[in-house]
Amino acid sequence: MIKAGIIGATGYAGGELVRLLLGHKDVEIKWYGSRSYIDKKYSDVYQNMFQIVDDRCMDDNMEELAGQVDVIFTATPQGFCAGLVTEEILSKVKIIDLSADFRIKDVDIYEEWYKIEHKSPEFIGEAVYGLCEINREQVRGARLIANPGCYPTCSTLSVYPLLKEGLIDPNTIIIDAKSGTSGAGRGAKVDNLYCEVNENIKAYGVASHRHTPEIEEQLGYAAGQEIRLNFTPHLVPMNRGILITAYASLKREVSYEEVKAVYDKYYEKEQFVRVLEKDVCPQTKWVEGSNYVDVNFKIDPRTKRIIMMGAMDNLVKGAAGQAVQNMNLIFGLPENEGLMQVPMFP
Ligand SMILES: NC(=O)C1=CN([C@@H]2O[C@H](COP(=O)(O)OP(=O)(O)OC[C@H]3O[C@@H](n4cnc5c(N)ncnc54)[C@H](OP(=O)(O)O)[C@@H]3O)[C@@H](O)[C@H]2O)C=CC1
Ligand SMILES: CC(=O)N[C@@H](CCC(=O)OP(=O)(O)O)C(=O)O
Repeated sequence: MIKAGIIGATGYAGGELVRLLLGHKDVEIKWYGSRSYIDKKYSDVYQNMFQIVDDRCMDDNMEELAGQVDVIFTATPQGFCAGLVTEEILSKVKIIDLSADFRIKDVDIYEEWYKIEHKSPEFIGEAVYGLCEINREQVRGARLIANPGCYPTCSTLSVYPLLKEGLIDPNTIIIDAKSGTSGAGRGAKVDNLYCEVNENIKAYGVASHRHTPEIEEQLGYAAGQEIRLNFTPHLVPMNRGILITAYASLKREVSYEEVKAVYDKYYEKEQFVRVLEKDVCPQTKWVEGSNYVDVNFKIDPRTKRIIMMGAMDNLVKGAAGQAVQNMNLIFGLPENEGLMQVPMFP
């Protein structure tokens, strides 16, 4: 049995990790970490866990936890993991960090976009960006995983094949994204109140969202050159789900069959990336509660552009599901263990 500790188990991403790990046959959750609910029963924080989880919440002492478990998930605010990780901790335990602390390789870019000082830049080089479909081999040997951001996961997987195959002009990419409100976490914020979100849709972080450099870095690796792109997220009145619509100029004329073959080349063998059939546009409902990312594309010969689309559940493939996928790879388990949830509908 793999012993797991979750720091930030009382947040939305941590809560989803609890749900997934309770259904994982090779994992036992040993530590439900919290800052505000120490000693409270976890099922008092989340009543859906009544008679399922009897444990009480513990503190967020990573050093103590490292001696008791095989893997620590940090589903905590930006800066938390980087502030605590040490060589001694990493010599004892694997860390899968759901925050952005180790996602961006250039510490100056991280500090510029996140407006916080990085407390352990010495581990950035070692951390593996845990986008399993692309970095599978590096994930297997990792001690420290930077679990990708929700928007970057959906955006990168949707655009990656066409950049890698040189079919689109890297400097013409525009990504329009929508997210359900759970993406903003459980903390109380006026912007996320029912009356602010219900029957409403709004852009935010325009030309300044912190996921922009993460997406640029990952797509830059695919293109083999630096990329600058526009990324505009929107908050939509639903609980879960991310939908991205990306636009780019084609470098030359292409057929549907040619582009489809490119997507199939990268994803045919990927269990969690579904390339939809011709003219079918991804929908968040089709992936809700599951680890799937649905992708598709449409060529617009009139504008010589291509529209790439992706949908996934921000809390599953965008956070907890991807974290479990990384854990499975690190511990040599089948990659889909504990991740076979069928999408719920309606
Ligand atoms: N929500 C999402 O869709 C996604 C989230 N993530 C990332 O996962 C992480 C958690 O996000 P999310 O679950 O949404 O956030 P929440 O606000 O819902 O949860 C935050 C968690 O961190 C704990 N916490 C808060 N402040 C501190 C602190 N100063 N030190 C230690 N623990 C603290 C909270 O504990 P308590 O409340 O008990 O005090 C809570 O368990 C973030 O880094 C986020 O960027 C990544 C991908 C998607
Ligand atoms: C709707 C909403 O507010 N979404 C969050 C992103 C989700 C998240 O938690 O960010 P990471 O994926 O980097 O961890 C935001 O825009 O900041």
